Order: sequence, then structure tokens, then C-alpha cells
Amino acid sequence: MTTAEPHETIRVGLEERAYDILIGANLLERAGEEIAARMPGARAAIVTDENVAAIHLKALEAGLAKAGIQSTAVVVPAGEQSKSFSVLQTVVDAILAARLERRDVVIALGGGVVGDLSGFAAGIIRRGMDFVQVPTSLLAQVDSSVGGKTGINTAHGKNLVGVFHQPKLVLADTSVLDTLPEREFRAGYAETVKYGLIDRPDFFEWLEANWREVFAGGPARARAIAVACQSKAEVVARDERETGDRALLNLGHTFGHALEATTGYDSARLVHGEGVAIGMALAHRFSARLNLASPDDAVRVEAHLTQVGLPTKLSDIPGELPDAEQLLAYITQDKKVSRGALTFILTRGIGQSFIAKDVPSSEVLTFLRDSLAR
Ligand SMILES: NC(=O)c1ccc[n+]([C@@H]2O[C@H](COP(=O)([O-])OP(=O)(O)OC[C@H]3O[C@@H](n4cnc5c(N)ncnc54)[C@H](O)[C@@H]3O)[C@@H](O)[C@H]2O)c1
Ligand SMILES: O=C(O)C(=O)C[C@@H](O)[C@H](O)[C@H](O)COP(=O)(O)O
Ligand SMILES: [Zn+2]
Repeated sequence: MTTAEPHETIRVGLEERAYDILIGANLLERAGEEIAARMPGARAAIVTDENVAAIHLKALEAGLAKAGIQSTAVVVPAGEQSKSFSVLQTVVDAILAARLERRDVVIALGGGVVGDLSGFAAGIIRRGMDFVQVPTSLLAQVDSSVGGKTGINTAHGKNLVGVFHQPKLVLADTSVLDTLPEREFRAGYAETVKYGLIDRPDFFEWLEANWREVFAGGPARARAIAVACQSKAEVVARDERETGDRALLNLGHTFGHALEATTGYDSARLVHGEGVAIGMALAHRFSARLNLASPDDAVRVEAHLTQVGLPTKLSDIPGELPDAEQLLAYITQDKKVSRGALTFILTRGIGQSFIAKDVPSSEVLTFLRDSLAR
């Protein structure tokens, strides 16, 4: 028996695909009982990366074993470059070699890279295995573990190959964040701020006042994770496959993804959350330039991101960047492009983001040229 520690439960209301997100301390110990209760008799493949395996794999294996769940571990290199066809093939082969069945479970133990990669593997092996997310980075706890977007990157652009495949359960163990490197915590904080900037101005204001407590851990951190998960759960329940307002979750990503692709998914130069931070600052400046929002809002957003140590300008990225035309070439591969027209998430002010269709590429190009010169 384990002592049940208090945790928060958020439900993602997707009818037959509905699932719980559990948020709290020491959930790795409880993973076995939570999974066995929902997927009785399942065996497990734990997909993780080298960094997370060294610190947290044993605790998860022990948690599963306590509930009688047999597991096989598949360990991939850490970093964005693991979201590739070659690593996907390694993961798929290892899961098939372990002879797991469709109703066995793939468990993602790691950040968003492991979640996106192993969720994609789970979505295609035997046309869809059960899947559980055990997010270990802040970014994965506030964003990537929820909502069922999975996939890999290609030289043509970010996340261009993948499937929607919802998890059956998300276990966000807040204690594992204590071992997350500071730079990665900041990157996850960018996706946390995103929810305030989309449609929760009070949350943005709260973060401006309480970000130090969020970084320090404790109740403020758990609250920030819960607000983010609640926001994402509501959007995903309304629009699972991004035919409408789920696209708002892409705030900062149209620019950010182009920057990740153009830096070769090289984590030494830019990680996803940093790309999103720069992308959100650019989206606010672009909105001001198009006279949609006050320039003061862009200044305020940039000030907060800078205060916590996040990059906000193209010149904050180490190394050479290509010219505006090449950046635009990546932007035109974005999945929101429809019949050739660009879609951006723009804003009328803090917490007033909206989906802007048919944004002229000439405006984007001029804006990118100016931003590269800044
Ligand atoms: N599917 C979605 O909805 C969604 C949403 C947001 C982001 N993403 C994707 O998520 C990825 C970024 O995720 P990320 O920021 O978690 O990156 P990541 O998975 O690379 O993890 C960041 C780094 O932290 C390490 N790490 C993770 N947890 C740790 C822990 N507890 N202790 C010590 N080290 C730990 C990892 O090994 C890695 O080096 C991107 O590929 C992005 O596209 C997907
Ligand atoms: O869940 C979503 O929807 C998001 O857009 C969340 C983003 O933070 C995430 O980075 C997502 O992977 C981007 O989606 P994409 O469709 O632009 O690849
Ligand atoms: Zn993101």
C-alpha cells in the first residue's frame, strides 16, 4: 500500500477518449496503481531519455512493479534531435521486439521530446496502442503531455509528421521538477505564460507578481501547472483536432517553429520554449505594428520574459540566422497554412489573442527584416 498524497485531478472531457490529469508530489510511486486501475492486466514499455532514465526510471519501474505491471525500458538520446524518423524506428522496433500488444501501454517518462516521439510510436504501432504520459519537465507538465498532439520533426519543418493520439492518463509528478536544469525550467515557463497571454490576463498578472515562487517550487508552482492544464483541457475538449480555436495554443509558435528549424533543432542554440518566448514577443510586436494592439503591451510582455531570463529577440539566439526570405520559407510550411494563406496568432492586448487568417506574406517579410536588424 502507498500513502495517497494529495493531488489535483483535471479531466479532459473528450467523451470516449476522456482522461484524467493528476498533478501532485510523488506520483511516480503511485503510477502502477493508477495505471492498473484504468488498464487492468496491461504490460508496459517505458520510453525515456538518457538524462531522465539516470534519475527517475528506477522510481517509475518500482511504482509499476508494486502493482504487478511488468515493464521494458526504451532509452533514447536526450534532446530535440530525437524527434526523428531514425529514433522513431528504434522505439517502434524495441516495442515490437518486446511483443507488446495493442492494449498494453506505452509510457512516456520525460519531457515533450519523449512525449511527442513515444506518443507517435503508440499511435502507429498495431494502429494504436494505449498511451500514458508521465511528464518530467515543466513544459511537458503545463502543455505537451495534454491534448494528444504527437510527432517528429523533418528538415522541412517542425512537427510536420505525426498523429493525434490522446493519452489514457497523465501523471504530472511535481517532485521530479526539482532535478530539472534551470534553463529547461525557464523554457517551460514560457509555455506557462502563454496561457495568460492567450485569454487569461489575470493569470499573466499573477505570474508577473509570483514568478519567483513558481520558480522556487511549492504551492505557487503547483497552481501554475494546474491553471495551465485546466486551460489546455478546456480548449482541447472544445476542439480536439484544431479545426478552430485550439490554434490559439500556437501563440508564438509560427515564428518559434521556424527558428527551431533554421537552427537545426540544435538544443545548444535554442530549445522549444525559448523559441516560443521569442515567438510570443514577436507576435506582440507584430500585432502592435499592424495597429491591432498597443505597443505598451509588447513592451510589458518582453519585460516579463526578460525578467525571468528568457530570450525575446532574434539576436538573443547564438550564431548566424538566415535572411528573412529563408525564415519565411519555413513559416510557409506551418500546419496552419490553408490554401497558401498564412495564419498567425495575433493579439489585441494582454490575454486577447485571436486567430488571424490571410496575413499578407509581404507584411511578415518586412517585419522579419526589421526584427533581424534589431
Ligand atoms: N504535443 C504538444 O502538445 C507539445 C506542446 C509543447 C511542446 N511540445 C514539444 O515538446 C518538446 C519540448 O519539450 P521539453 O522542453 O520538455 O524538452 P525535452 O523533452 O528535450 O526536455 C528538456 C531537457 O530536460 C531533461 N529533463 C526532462 N525532465 C527532467 C527532469 N525531471 N530532471 C532532469 N532533466 C530532465 C531532458 O532530458 C532534456 O534534456 C518540443 O519538441 C516541442 O515541440 C509538444
Ligand atoms: O497543443 C497544441 O495544440 C499546441 O499548439 C501546443 C504547442 O505548445 C505545441 O508546441 C504543439 O506541438 C505545436 O503544435 P503544432 O501543431 O504547431 O506542431
Ligand atoms: Zn509549444
